[in-house]
Amino acid sequence: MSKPFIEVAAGLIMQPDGSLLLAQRPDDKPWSGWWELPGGKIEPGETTLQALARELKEELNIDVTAATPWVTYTHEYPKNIVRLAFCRVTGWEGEPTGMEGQQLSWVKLDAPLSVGPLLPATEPPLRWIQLPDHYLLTSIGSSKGLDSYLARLTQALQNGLKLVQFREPGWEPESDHDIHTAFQQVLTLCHQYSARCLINSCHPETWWTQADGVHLRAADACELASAGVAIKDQAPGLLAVSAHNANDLDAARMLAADFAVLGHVLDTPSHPGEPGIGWAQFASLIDNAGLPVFAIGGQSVATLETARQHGAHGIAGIRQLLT
Ligand SMILES: Nc1nc2c([nH]c(=O)n2[C@H]2C[C@H](O)[C@@H](COP(=O)(O)OP(=O)(O)OP(=O)(O)O)O2)c(=O)[nH]1
Repeated sequence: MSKPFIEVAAGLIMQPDGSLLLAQRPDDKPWSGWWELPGGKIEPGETTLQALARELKEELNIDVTAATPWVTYTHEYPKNIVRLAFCRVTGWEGEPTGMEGQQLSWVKLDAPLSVGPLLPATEPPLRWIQLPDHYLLTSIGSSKGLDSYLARLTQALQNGLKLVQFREPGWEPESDHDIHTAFQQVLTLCHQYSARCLINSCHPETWWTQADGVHLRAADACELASAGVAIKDQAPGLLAVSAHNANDLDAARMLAADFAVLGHVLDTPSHPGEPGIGWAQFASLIDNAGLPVFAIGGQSVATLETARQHGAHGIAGIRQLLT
């Protein structure tokens, strides 16, 4: 007999200092005593955000004033399959109160287990939410442009940039030594500002372990996923995947990537004559991605809010994020 399938909305309610609200499951429910994100089952006819607002009123007596969809993630438990629509809650009125007698706790994301065991499906979002919301891809082009690029990158790092991808497929044909030196300089600079630098899979595999993770091109991700390669065990650090369609997102999920980058969403100078997929298509594609997704293509600080309203974790880009 097939297992029951339930759909749940759960909220990541965060304070400005980064602490997150967890609730302990009450005695009368399965998994009682385990900790979870506040929320509950989506009732027929409700949207995710409506269900979330109702559950948070019932469970915590707060009124949600601002929330956006985020990652939807499916987990199979021994007795059922749960599809969790995690949402970010950025505005609410009232003081969260355990209306069902449940314990509440504001936890630091680097030590969520200080309260006790988390439901298995609650662990991944606590890891994902710590990803920065801006992801810069380099486009230096040649050793000639390196010094001025490093100056602009320094400025962006000083302004708070925390995640960079070294990606130079079009590096002018000079010696490999030049491009490797550029990679090392970018990496060192990122580390000076406690930022992470991933390397694109177009660069030699021998460099991958030097970086803070690998960003796979879509074709590479699909090839590794269909070959069943456990790339995450081989390459330490973060694993990211470029995606253009549902198939690429499936590959990212099969490889247990930490995040994907989907686009291009809006028209962009890097794809002249190729219209973007638009926000509606972006939102529909990531609905079952099961991991955080950055929007790419025509993105800037001005599009971050729109990206979030369509379920993006954050924005990725080459030019406009270099500020
Ligand atoms: N709210 C919430 N549920 C989670 C999380 N992680 C996780 O696996 N779940 C699972 C546990 C349950 O199987 C399901 C939530 O169902 P529930 O029984 O708590 O829902 P509910 O509040 O609507 O309860 P009820 O009306 O049926 O009593 O989702 C999480 O972080 N938050």
